[in-house]
Amino acid sequence: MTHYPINLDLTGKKAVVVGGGHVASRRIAFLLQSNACVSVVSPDVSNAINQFIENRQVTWYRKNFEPEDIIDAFIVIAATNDKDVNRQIADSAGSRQLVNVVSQPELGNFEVPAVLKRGKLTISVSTNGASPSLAKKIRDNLSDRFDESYDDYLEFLFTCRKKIQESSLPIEDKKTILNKLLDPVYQNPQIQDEILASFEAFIEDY
Ligand SMILES: C[C@@]1(CC(=O)O)C2=NC(=C\c3[nH]c(c(CCC(=O)O)c3CC(=O)O)Cc3[nH]c(c(CC(=O)O)c3CCC(=O)O)/C=C3\N/C(=C\2)[C@@H](CCC(=O)O)[C@]3(C)CC(=O)O)/[C@H]1CCC(=O)O
Ligand SMILES: NC(=O)c1ccc[n+]([C@@H]2O[C@H](COP(=O)([O-])OP(=O)(O)OC[C@H]3O[C@@H](n4cnc5c(N)ncnc54)[C@H](O)[C@@H]3O)[C@@H](O)[C@H]2O)c1
Repeated sequence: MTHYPINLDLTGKKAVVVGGGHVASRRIAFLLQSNACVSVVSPDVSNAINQFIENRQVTWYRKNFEPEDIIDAFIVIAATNDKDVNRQIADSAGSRQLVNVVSQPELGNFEVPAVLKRGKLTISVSTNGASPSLAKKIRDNLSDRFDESYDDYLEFLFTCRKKIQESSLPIEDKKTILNKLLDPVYQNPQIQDEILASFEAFIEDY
C-alpha cells in the first residue's frame, strides 16, 4: 500500500485531539500552526498543551473520550495511550472524517510525516510507518541544508513569480526567468532587495 501525499488547508476547520500527552502535544502544535480550531479531550494535559489552553488557543474537555466528542470534527487525532480507546475513536468516526491513530495507524485514514517548515517551504518526510525515526533523522539532516534564510527566499520567489506572471512576456521567457531565480546567487538578501527595487530592469535583461 502507498499513501497519497497532500497539503491540507485546515483554516477554521474543527480538529479534535483525544489524549493530552507527548504525541498529542506535537499534533496540537502543528494543527494550531495550520490555523485549525483545536479541542482536546483528555482527563489530563501536558504542560505544553496547558499553555495553549491558558492562551485560549485550545478548548479543553477534561474527560475521558465519548463518541459524541468527535461528531462534528473535520479531523480527529486518536492519541491516547490506550489502544482500545484509540480503536473506539476510529470506530466512532464517520467515513468522511480524517482520522489519525497514533498507536495503530492502519485504523485511521492518514499518517503524519516528519515536517520541516521554512516559511512557504514545506518538506515532508514519510517512511509509510517503516521507520518514523528515519523520517525524523532525514528531516533533521535537511534542516541545515535548508536553513532559515529560505523563509525570505521563498517570499522573494513568490513576489517575483506574481510579477512575472502578470507581465506580458512570452511563456518561454517567463519559465526562463523563473528558473534563473533558482540560482543560489539569488538567495543573497541584498541581491533580492536590489532586484525587487528595479524589477522591470531585471526582467528586461533576459
Ligand atoms: C515522523 C513522526 C511525525 C509525528 O508524529 O509528529 C511520526 N513519528 C515520529 C516519531 C516516533 N514515533 C515513534 C518513535 C519511537 C521509535 C519507534 O518506535 O520507531 C518515534 C521517534 C521519536 O520520538 O524520536 C513510535 C511510533 N510511531 C508510530 C507507532 C505505531 C506503529 O508503528 O504502529 C509507534 C510505536 C508506538 C508504541 O510503541 O506503541 C506510528 C507512526 N508515527 C508516525 C510519525 C507515522 C509514520 C511516519 C513515517 O513512518 O514516516 C505513524 C505510522 C502514524 C502517525 O503517527 O501518524 C515523528 C517524528 C517527527 C518529529 O519529531 O518531529
Ligand atoms: N505516532 C507516534 O509518533 C508515536 C510516538 C510515540 C508513541 N506513540 C503511541 O502513542 C501513544 C500515546 O503516546 P504519548 O507519549 O502521547 O502518551 P502519554 O502517556 O504521554 O499520553 C496519553 C494521554 O492519553 C490520555 N488518555 C488516556 N485514556 C484516555 C481516554 N479514555 N480519553 C481521553 N484521553 C485519554 C491520558 O490522560 C494522556 O493524557 C503511545 O501509547 C504509543 O502507542 C506514537
